[in-house]
Amino acid sequence: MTDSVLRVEDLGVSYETSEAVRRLDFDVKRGEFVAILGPSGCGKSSMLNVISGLSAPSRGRVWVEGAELFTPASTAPRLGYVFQSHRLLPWRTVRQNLEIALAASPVPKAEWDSRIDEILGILHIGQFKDSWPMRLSGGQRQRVSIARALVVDPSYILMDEPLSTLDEVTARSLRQELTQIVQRTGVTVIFVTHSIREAVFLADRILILSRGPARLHEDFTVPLARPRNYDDPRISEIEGDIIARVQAPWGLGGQRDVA
Ligand SMILES: Nc1ncnc2c1ncn2[C@@H]1O[C@H](COP(=O)(O)OP(=O)(O)OP(=O)(O)O)[C@@H](O)[C@H]1O
Repeated sequence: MTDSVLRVEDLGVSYETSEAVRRLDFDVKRGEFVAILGPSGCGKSSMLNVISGLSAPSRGRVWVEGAELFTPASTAPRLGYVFQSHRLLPWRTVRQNLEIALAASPVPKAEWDSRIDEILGILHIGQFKDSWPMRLSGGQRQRVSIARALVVDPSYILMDEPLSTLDEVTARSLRQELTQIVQRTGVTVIFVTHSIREAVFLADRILILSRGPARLHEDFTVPLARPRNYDDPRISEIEGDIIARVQAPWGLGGQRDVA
């Protein structure tokens, strides 16, 4: 038994006429922040569908907390999701949106109130507990969506480009906050992004995928201590280094067309 929260072995996803993921092997350790980078259409969503337990792979095996998914005895893993759009129910308050997630989790009802207060406090949105999502700014809604993912005490949180629709000032402050949340809660995060700079700032490790079908091009450990500063010139250096390395495998042809 290792401290792997997620283990993926020889994972492949094929559709009727195409292959989206080919022979992926990786693992994610407890408390790690792992970013996933890959060119558009390479197969990231296909891979996410498998590691979130939503759809079975065409080949290979997946374990969450040591329990294998997609066997007759498997139960759904306890995960948190944060998507590009917040996906909050507009006719439910912030608290009720979190309660819906809790109702689908094994967290005992007696703990709901204290968990909700704690998580909203960590995200600095306690004052919006009884607000309607429509009354919140885009950044505040995305904070609620992060709170909803955290409140169920997940094995890991899957974040699929969660900051890409926010303005840069809001995205910057949320990135900074995300690093603090991770530090305070020790949560494990798998974070899909198209921004190499964002991945370098946030992640302990970056899994760089190839063009489709997605294969693991490189398992890159970010050589920076924490806390990090988004304007640190070393982040630009590492970003430039990664861009240079993915140019050929991503077929960028010298274009800097990734954020
Ligand atoms: N349900 C499906 N049936 C058939 N082909 C599919 C299906 N889902 C995805 N594909 C194909 O698999 C390949 C990978 O798609 P996928 O959505 O996994 O990529 P992605 O990396 O998430 O893309 P993006 O970065 O644009 O979100 C694409 O060629 C896509 O057309």
